[in-house]
Amino acid sequence: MDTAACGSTARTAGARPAVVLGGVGFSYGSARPVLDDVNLTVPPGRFVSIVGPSGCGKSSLLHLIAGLAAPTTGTVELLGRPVNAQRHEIGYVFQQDVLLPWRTLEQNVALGPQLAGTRRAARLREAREWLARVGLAGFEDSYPHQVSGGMRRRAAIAQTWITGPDVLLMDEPFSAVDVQMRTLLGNALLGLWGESGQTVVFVTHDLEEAVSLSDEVIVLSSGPASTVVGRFPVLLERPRDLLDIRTRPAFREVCDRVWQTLRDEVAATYGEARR
Ligand SMILES: Nc1ncnc2c1ncn2[C@@H]1O[C@H](COP(=O)(O)OP(=O)(O)OP(=O)(O)O)[C@@H](O)[C@H]1O
Repeated sequence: MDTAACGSTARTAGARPAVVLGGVGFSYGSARPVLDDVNLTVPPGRFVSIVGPSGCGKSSLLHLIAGLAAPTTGTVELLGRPVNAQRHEIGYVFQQDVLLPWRTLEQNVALGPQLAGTRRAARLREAREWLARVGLAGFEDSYPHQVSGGMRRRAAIAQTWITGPDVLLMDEPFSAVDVQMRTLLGNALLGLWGESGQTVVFVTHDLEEAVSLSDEVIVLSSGPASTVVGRFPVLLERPRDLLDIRTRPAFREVCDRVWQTLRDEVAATYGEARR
């Protein structure tokens, strides 16, 4: 089964690419370029992960897709238009907790609808539904400091997803939780994604996490002037259960193929001789 088709709904049928980067270069001021000639097309409904050595520019790339930074050269398009024009179509899940400590989980998740002008009763009902979807029913009235890191991550995902973004950008969203919780959060994420048809661009340091979640893994080269050095389709069937997938030979095979490319970039970053 070609997993690329999974997660698709009417939202994606015949639609334009979700993200197109054309010849993108980027630098912070006059510093050496972080990215150079990055070309990348993400079809709608895809789950794509970006991996690469530390400091190669993964987060910078997400910033460009979000319109939080402008490319030095080239173009960034979101759903067929220049990215600056429609930031509301993007959701961004950061590595750090961004829940407001003085609001309950329910109030945190309801924040997006509140800012969009949704009436109180409706937004709280919606927030409760989203909390239930991410396994947090019963914790509506808890404050962020009263729940675990994994639960805060779930709430953060619900907080972002409730606004219905077409493109969800996730920057190492599970890096602060333990490996078992990462697996459970990954399963929860795939469940939401499978229902939604949204496009996900996911940055991670963890190659196995990238392969287990994605339709495609993109490898960025060692910096400076990073570019795309590998694109690896992941044709593992869906739905996937991340508790089981890591032992499958087909999974290991994809991980090995991606690692062949990533390994050289990691070695270059840390100054080792290339094979
Ligand atoms: N605001 C900034 N100003 C100047 N340089 C920056 C800024 N943010 C990041 N950089 C530099 O740009 C390069 C790419 O950083 P970026 O955070 O995009 O990489 P990354 O691949 O996400 O890193 P990591 O894997 O360590 O999270 C790094 O050399 C970093 O030091």
